[in-house]
Amino acid sequence: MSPIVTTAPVVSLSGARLAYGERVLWDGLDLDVAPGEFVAVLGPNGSGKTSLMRVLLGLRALSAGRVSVAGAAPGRANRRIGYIPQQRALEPTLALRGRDLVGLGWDGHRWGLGLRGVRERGRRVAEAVAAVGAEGFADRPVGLLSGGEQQRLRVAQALVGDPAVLLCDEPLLSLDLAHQRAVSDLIDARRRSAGTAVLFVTHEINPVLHLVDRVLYLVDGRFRIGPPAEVMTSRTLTELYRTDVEVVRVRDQIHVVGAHGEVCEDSHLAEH
Ligand SMILES: Nc1ncnc2c1ncn2[C@@H]1O[C@H](COP(=O)(O)OP(=O)(O)OP(=O)(O)O)[C@@H](O)[C@H]1O
Repeated sequence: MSPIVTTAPVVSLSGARLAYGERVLWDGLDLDVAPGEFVAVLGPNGSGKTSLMRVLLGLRALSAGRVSVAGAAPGRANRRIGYIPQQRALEPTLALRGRDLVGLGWDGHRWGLGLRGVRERGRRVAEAVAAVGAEGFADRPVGLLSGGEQQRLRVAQALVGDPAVLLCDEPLLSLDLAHQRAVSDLIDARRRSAGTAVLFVTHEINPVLHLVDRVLYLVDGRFRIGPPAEVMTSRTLTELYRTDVEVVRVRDQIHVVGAHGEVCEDSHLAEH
């Protein structure tokens, strides 16, 4: 069920346009994300999903329009943002323990130095490590951990500072099914208990479909925003992709069938 919008949006885009030279990724994008809302960002490769995350992080300026995060310009809001980047393996030689990686998400947040601050930091980091079930490997060098173990620590790092908004760029990649479930449950619990808004870039909507309030679906400069039942339909995706697309619902899963009859593994068209 969608949360009722009674408070100011955590993320607000209005008339937003992003272009690289002649190439317009999106234009006229209006999106207000409420506290606790879960927005899935879908679309084929190169449609501008990661670029949207970069705008919200203040790493990229809009070509036109306005954006605010937690009531501030993106760069100023960084302490209110938790970010789980697209998975990249960490250097095997990186001399950083898992626990230290999580601690980086807390540093600069509050309390400063002093015994009280150090204790508070240690407590928060331990809580975040436990929340992702990483106690067993949090004291090992991160570079030697598996991709899934590193990813769980990144989730802990993103959550340790109690962010107002969580930006996730394909956070479930490289996780096995049990840990996909554990990580999505954790994100869900956080938005329910703390009102953290979630923007979740994914190629595969099914693992999070039960959490999704709205979908932002980007295709080749066009986009649609709405609940999954409105956006994930044959009609809407055919309009967006400008080619025949059929959306097939199997039990509680959504599959997208492309113009040539192929059923894509994930919920967007791999080729169109
Ligand atoms: N700094 C840049 N200058 C020019 N073009 C760029 C720049 N950054 C990204 N692009 C282009 O913008 C497009 C969108 O990239 P983006 O990474 O946002 O896509 P995406 O939807 O996240 O794709 P994927 O699903 O493959 O991760 C791509 O074609 C990319 O090559």
